[in-house]
Amino acid sequence: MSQQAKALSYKSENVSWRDFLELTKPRVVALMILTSVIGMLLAVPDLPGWRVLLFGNLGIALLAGAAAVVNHVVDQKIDTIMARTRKRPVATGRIAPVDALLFAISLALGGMLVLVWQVNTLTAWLTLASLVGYAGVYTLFLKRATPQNIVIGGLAGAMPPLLGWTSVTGQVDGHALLLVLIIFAWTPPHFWALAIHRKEEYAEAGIPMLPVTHGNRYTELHILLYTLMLLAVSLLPFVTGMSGYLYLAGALVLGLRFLHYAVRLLRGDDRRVALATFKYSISYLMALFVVLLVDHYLSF
Ligand code: HEM
Ligand SMILES: CC(C)=CCC/C(C)=C/CC/C(C)=C/COP(=O)(O)OP(=O)(O)O
Repeated sequence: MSQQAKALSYKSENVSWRDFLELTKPRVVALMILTSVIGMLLAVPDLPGWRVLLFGNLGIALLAGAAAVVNHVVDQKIDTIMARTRKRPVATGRIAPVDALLFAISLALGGMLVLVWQVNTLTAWLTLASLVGYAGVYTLFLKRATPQNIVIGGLAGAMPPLLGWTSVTGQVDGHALLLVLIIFAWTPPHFWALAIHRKEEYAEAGIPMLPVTHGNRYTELHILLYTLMLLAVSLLPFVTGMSGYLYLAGALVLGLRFLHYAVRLLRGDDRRVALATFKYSISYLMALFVVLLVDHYLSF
């Protein structure tokens, strides 16, 4: 059977558990869970209880994974066009869309049950809203509608530190919103760097990503502006007294390095620098949250 015919088939074929795991975008969800764990640990002076750490993160991971599975189903057609996504389990037809949807529903139901019964309803509803924001608003609508798709859609992906925080305290806190704001400002440089590297594929798939609609230079300028905003926003935990000097030093070093990438990108318009910037964005976010945590326990 041709790959296109297989992709339209209603039966999963030669499927392994690894394909189902791939549908959940495990590495993306892992970084989200790092931010939600740290949101939980920052919410209280000591340690939160093991129950909330275990069930809060489990529930958030299950719902984020479910959102990612829906993304594979909705994007089945465009995923077959782009080289980066062509081998995905739904795009190749190894997993039939109906099976993927049943998987997504099971994950989402499991996640909601865990959050409602073991954590709190505020966290359950906020996490469900994030799922709808990414799988429904971003994937179904914004992605194909506007080059600002990832700016607006980025809010869903930025929610995990708040979800971690509300899991522990049961209420929305200004400090948790600062962490959301950091990821919100980080998302455009994170994604647009990759979009420059993969511009031709997005153009072929007819997806209006910023480099496709407005060109590389315009995108690079916006990466630089968002990186400057990210640097400013990343200092707010120090400015508001939430974090200390250790965090300030870490945020400055990490942020200035990000800025260096953004300037190099604008100067050189080089695909390899774009890919390096994308990769650095991931290390940046991971390191920034680890520094927040270390500062929380060793603050001076
Ligand atoms: C709307 C918001 C976002 C968009 C459009 C976006 C887009 C992307 C894309 C297209 C990739 C490449 C995936 C691949 O290689 O197949 C990627 C990778 C990645 N993203 Fe994002 N991202 C967003 C938000 C986030 C958030 C909030 C996080 C975590 C907090 C995150 C963490 C990652 C990680 C860890 C990878 C590397 C995955 C891997 O190595 O397989 N992203 N992102
Ligand atoms: C409940 C909760 C916290 C939900 C968050 C959901 C989630 C997994 C967001 C991931 C963000 C992401 C990888 C976007 C890329 O999508 P894309 O379709 O543009 O990229 P692709 O082409 O690689 O699929």
